[in-house]
Amino acid sequence: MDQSTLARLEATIAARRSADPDASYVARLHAKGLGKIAQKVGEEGVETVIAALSGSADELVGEAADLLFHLMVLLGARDVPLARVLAELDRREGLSGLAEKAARPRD
Ligand SMILES: N=c1c2ncn([C@@H]3O[C@H](COP(=O)(O)OP(=O)(O)OP(=O)(O)O)[C@@H](O)[C@H]3O)c2ncn1[C@@H]1O[C@H](COP(=O)(O)O)[C@@H](O)[C@H]1O
Repeated sequence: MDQSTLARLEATIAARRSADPDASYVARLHAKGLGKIAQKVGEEGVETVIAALSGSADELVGEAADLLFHLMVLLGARDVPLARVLAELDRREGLSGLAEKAARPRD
């Protein structure tokens, strides 16, 4: 998975929001509301933690994929583009670079 995988998934999730709930899991989640979507993110987070602590690497991969997917559904439900999250990570990367620079002894 790279950034384009997440961008494709974001587009698919947006397209499936208004699909038939009988045919689409994303539409089914939306029909149940924001509370249910948020709850799923929490559940998948817990399952990811359990897999990290006591599961195989394959189990951790599966749970991490479930978590990322449900987080993407949650962001979409709040109309927050993935690009905003990526931009925040970029910003923090820049901040950490500045902190490293500031901590470096002057010569
Ligand atoms: N990546 C995923 C994905 N990951 C996990 N899941 C679904 O997430 C659900 C999680 O299972 P759970 O047992 O936790 O949940 P559940 O029992 O179905 O629901 P609850 O009882 O908790 O309400 C399963 O039904 C999985 O199929 C996903 N469903 C869809 N996608 C992507 O979303 C796209 C659109 O999917 P549809 O909306 O179904 O067309 C697909 O093409 C995929 O790319």
